[in-house]
Amino acid sequence: MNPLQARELIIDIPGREDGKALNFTIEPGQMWGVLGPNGAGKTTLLHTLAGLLEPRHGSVLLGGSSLNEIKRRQISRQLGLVFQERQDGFPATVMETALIGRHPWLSPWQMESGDDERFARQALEQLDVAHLSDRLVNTLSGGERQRVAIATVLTQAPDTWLLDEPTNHLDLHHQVAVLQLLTEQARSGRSVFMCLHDLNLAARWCDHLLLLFPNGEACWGPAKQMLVPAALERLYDQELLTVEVDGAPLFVPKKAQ
Ligand SMILES: Nc1ncnc2c1ncn2[C@@H]1O[C@H](COP(=O)(O)OP(=O)(O)OP(=O)(O)O)[C@@H](O)[C@H]1O
Repeated sequence: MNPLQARELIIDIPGREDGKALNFTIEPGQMWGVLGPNGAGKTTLLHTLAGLLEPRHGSVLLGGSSLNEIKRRQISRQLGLVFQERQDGFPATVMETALIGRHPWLSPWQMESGDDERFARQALEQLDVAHLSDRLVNTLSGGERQRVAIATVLTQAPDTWLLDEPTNHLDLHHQVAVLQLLTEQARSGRSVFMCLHDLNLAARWCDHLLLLFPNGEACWGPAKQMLVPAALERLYDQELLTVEVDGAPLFVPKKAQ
């Protein structure tokens, strides 16, 4: 697998100081969480890592080569992106949407084969949306749509998953199911890099964390080293109580008196 790397990377947020250059490698088997308040730049970072936005400085490398030097088709076989917001502009069924994940693997005019359909069906089953295969995506609930988006990337089978708030719209059972699925992806030698708003889900599931501050400051490393209450309080500008449950820290916001 070709690991994704940020090298001296400054993401381009209009009007913001450069802040700290990002230098990290998302190694096979790792599960990263990106934490930060609204507007800190999490989505901008994810889109920059996917090659959809140009960095202000530095570069994003895939297997040691800059993304700019790699054909989009090659990139799409290696990187999968689950967006935070989706525009379902034209009517497509759930199955048609999941099959889009096979496009990087087909030649331009090649039709999907039975194997592709099997692959898509398995992904829809894993995300518990196979029963919706014939429904139009724009008729689904927010959580169902989110699971179809994740199934589409599962169908794509990238080495590196980039996800923007993958637990958005999901009920507790499906949040856990999705994080479990991503854990299995990482255990099988792929890598996961996701923005999360839920600090406790990140503390429980991620082995690496990147904290992104609104002024461009950042720190990253193994989750245990990053889960320092004082740093998290500064990150969110919110006082926290820390308790330990099941051998892991649990952070609870302090109520104003
Ligand atoms: N095209 C643009 N023009 C001007 N400012 C922009 C543009 N795109 C993003 N921004 C700003 O860049 C900052 C970072 O946005 P981004 O969506 O990356 O934040 P985020 O950390 O993902 O936030 P959230 O938690 O709310 O999803 C925000 O202040 C946003 O308003």
